[in-house]
Amino acid sequence: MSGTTPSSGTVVEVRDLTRDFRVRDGLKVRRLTAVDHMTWSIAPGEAVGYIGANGAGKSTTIKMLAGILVPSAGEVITCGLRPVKDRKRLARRIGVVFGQRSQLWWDLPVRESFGILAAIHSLSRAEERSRTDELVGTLDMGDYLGTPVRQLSLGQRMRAEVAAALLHRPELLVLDEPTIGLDVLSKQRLREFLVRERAEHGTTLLLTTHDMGDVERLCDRILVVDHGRLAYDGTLDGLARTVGAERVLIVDLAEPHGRLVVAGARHLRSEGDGLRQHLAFDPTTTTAARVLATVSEQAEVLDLTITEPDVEDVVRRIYERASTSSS
Ligand SMILES: Nc1ncnc2c1ncn2[C@@H]1O[C@H](COP(=O)(O)OP(=O)(O)OP(=O)(O)O)[C@@H](O)[C@H]1O
Repeated sequence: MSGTTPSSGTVVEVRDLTRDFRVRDGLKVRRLTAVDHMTWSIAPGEAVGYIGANGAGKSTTIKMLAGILVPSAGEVITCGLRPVKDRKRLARRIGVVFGQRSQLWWDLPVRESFGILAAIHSLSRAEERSRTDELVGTLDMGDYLGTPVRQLSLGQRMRAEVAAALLHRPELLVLDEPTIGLDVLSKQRLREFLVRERAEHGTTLLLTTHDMGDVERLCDRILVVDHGRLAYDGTLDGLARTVGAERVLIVDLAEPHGRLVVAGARHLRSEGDGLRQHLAFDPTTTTAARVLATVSEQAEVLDLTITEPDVEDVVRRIYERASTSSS
């Protein structure tokens, strides 16, 4: 296969993808490498979280794979197409939602924006009607279809944005910070919808987010980007293992008890005369059941809770690791 032929079986393929910007630094102009020789690919049907600290290079990558920005070096193939060269054809195959930027017509009712987008995508009347009805139903937008976009709440607008991006049934949906600023209920609604959309239509998802709830609920794979480079590619569990994240077993005991000593676990703290004790353990070397069995030999356990590694903490650790190894 030649170096420019897209591999079959990928929806997005980036190879040595690089993007530089010229930025002013006082009186000088310097080169900033926002995306630095990145190589990865996404298979059909995957749901990938693209995460990283502010300024890591996420939006720049997304813009290149959507054809909005030209790479400085390397290449990107999206849905088998060259995004900048084939931008029009690509627009029929992907849907893009930028949380901060609208693709809807501000002064028009939502319904009319959908009508215009359906015309742009050359949907037939029947296709437009059936897909609009489906999206309006599942996203619960019936009450505000006649409302101008500028009068919508942020939660309502985001649902309309996602519907607009999905009207033409794209095979890839790219979401840049889809839940930013949304309240808990709106986030939950949107996530449930995306899970369903993916299950029913096999849509591939790629999303950038700072909200680890999005990653936990939506993504089966995560790519961590740090200073324009790929710092991790794998599952969330795998990431927790990579950085040695611990689980915590919290036990409520029948009687006050001194500090529990359990092989393979670390006593974190005791509360209420030792009635409640917190024990941290590494899930790759022992199990909650084993830790509990040892506790039960020492005291009567009334209740227990196991906490998963905190995702924010796991991601913070991978950034720290990446910055130590690059310094
Ligand atoms: N048009 C531009 N001109 C100059 N520098 C830019 C431009 N766009 C992005 N950058 C710089 O490139 C780097 C990566 O930016 P990018 O927006 O891709 O990061 P990000 O990971 O999406 O960040 P955030 O989470 O804050 O949105 C940053 O240092 C940013 O300042």
